[in-house]
Amino acid sequence: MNDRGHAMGSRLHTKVTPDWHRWLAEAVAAGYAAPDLLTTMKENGFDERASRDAIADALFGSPAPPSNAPEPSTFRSHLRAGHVLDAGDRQVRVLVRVARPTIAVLDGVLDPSECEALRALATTRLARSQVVNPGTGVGVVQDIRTSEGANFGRGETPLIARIDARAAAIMNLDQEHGEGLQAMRYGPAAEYLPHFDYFPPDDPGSQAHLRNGGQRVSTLIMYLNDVEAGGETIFPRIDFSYVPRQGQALYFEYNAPDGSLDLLSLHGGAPVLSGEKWILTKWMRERPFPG
Ligand SMILES: O=C(O)CCC(=O)C(=O)O
Ligand SMILES: [Fe+2]
Repeated sequence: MNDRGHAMGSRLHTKVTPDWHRWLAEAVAAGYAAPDLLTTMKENGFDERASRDAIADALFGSPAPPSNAPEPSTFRSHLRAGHVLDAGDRQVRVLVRVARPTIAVLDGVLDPSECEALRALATTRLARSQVVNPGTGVGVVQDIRTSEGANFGRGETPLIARIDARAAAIMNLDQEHGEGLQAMRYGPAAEYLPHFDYFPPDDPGSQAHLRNGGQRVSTLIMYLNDVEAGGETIFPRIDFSYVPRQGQALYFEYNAPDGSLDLLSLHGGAPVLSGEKWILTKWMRERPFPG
């Protein structure tokens, strides 16, 4: 099979065809080891990740039948590779990555003194958090979100400007793609039920947002304190739960590999069981916009 489909300079194959799955199964039965199989697949133009997945399936059984779905589109995550991300004025460590939806847990995003200053700043303008009414696009107070929030214009204070710039560097988009930072405080029992951060494309209320800056593409939730109990950020469809830790951040995106909005990005804030929870959130849009 060494002459199959390896066109120099073209994109690597990310879809392993049924005949290659059969070839892998036979090679495993004949006693070939994983490193040799990987070499052969790479020589034949297969992407490293797709090859490793297919070899694991041949060795240990496939968790799902090989799919006939089309090859992933050219969609690429904005999140950079590597264990350390350049956030402009500091380096941020990646603690955890999840492939689908794209999630990263980041350490060292904010200093304790910055968290304290941001909480103090937000306290001066806390109001009951709103969610966007799907019919009108106007913010309304609703029970799915029982936190209190404070919005900041881009660059509103020197501290806010510094965090705007840091968030944009982490999220790998210009600051002009960013909505103003939003601080939120959850008291005991407060929660944010599971939701999507993107604007539902078919809701009439989304249209004004979509015209101004386009769809949201990514979220950076920065944690301004440790929570005594509860208050995890949860992704129920992938059984993922993040425990708030002061100075850390949770980054995620809402595009599936085929470029569609990813239903697996459903997430929420679990009820605070004890103490308070403070977060600061940055949302990024597809296009630059006035803010
Ligand atoms: O409170 C959390 O952990 C989640 C917040 C959130 O999902 C949001 O603000 O959009
Ligand atoms: Fe959210």
